[in-house]
Amino acid sequence: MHPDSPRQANALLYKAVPLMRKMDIAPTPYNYGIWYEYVRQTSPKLNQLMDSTIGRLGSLPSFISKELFHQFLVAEEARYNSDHKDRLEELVNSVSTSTYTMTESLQELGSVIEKSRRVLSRADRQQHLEKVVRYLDQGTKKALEEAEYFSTSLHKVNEEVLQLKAELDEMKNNVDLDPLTQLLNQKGLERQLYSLIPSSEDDLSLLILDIDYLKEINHKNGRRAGTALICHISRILHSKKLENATIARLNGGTFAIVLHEATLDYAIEYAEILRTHLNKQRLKNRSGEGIIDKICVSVGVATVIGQETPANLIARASGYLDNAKRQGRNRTASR
Ligand SMILES: Nc1nc2c(ncn2[C@@H]2O[C@H](COP(=O)(O)OP(=O)(O)OP(=O)(O)O)[C@@H](O)[C@H]2O)c(=O)[nH]1
Repeated sequence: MHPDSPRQANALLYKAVPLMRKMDIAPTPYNYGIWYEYVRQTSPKLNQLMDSTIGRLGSLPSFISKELFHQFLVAEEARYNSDHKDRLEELVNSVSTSTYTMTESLQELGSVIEKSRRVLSRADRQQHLEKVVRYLDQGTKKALEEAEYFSTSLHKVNEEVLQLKAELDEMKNNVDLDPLTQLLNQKGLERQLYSLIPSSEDDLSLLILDIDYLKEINHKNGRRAGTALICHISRILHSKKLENATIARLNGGTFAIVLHEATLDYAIEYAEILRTHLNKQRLKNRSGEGIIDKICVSVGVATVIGQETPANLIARASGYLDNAKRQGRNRTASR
């Protein structure tokens, strides 16, 4: 949905609301959204579907407007979240209902206790005591049943909440991952840097490493070979990974490595170890023939300065990488 100016939005609502009234459409957010789009006439398909439904059924039932709302007005990513939101709302409603029932049952038990106290205060016969025992027996049994029911439903809600949490965590992880290498992507890297920079004391270093002449490699050996090279390098970087280091693939043949507690000198030394190790590696095809006999990469290294932003740190390391490329490639630069 594109934002309209307040004046345009008002004008559209003036058109939409009388139509909704005429057709006895409930004033829900889904209905407002759908009818707003209807009078806005930006999606002929939506108008056609609404017209044909009204033609057949005489109105637009809520469950259909909800479906149309998701189909036409909500982006796929947002829809995913709204599904989770719907489930959470259901859970909250269910907890609220059982809490209400439990509260009522505790109040009933409270009045049973009150009644028992009153009878006991003037009890002078066996009969009175038996009466109190009966009250307490019935009252506590009922409260116990309700408590058991409450506890079971709370367990169910808790299971559902854990399931939702796992789904949300997985979604978040997938958003941060590069599908080709399963390393972090640029967004994941930035997220990591945001959490690490505040606690680093000028000893967080970033390496940006880029395959040299990947375009030419693609051209000469086919794009598949180029992609196999990207995957091969990602495995090598993983096998040479330092403890606590984070590896990401930013795009094409560009990787990033975050080194914790690494001074600039240490990070440069590590970059050179990686680069010379890669120089000794080959890429072979399935039948064992060499496609690339020497893997060459250029590396830019930067160490965080003060409370530098992640974007700034990445930009500095990328600038040094450009210097390494300009100086002839297959080298490391840190200035
Ligand atoms: N095989 C393959 N190629 C990719 C992939 N993603 C991007 N590329 C290509 O990788 C190439 C990267 O080229 P550049 O980084 O601009 O330049 P380069 O040829 O590597 O040269 P230098 O970096 O200057 O040494 C582009 O042609 C992209 O189309 C991928 O997943 N697989």
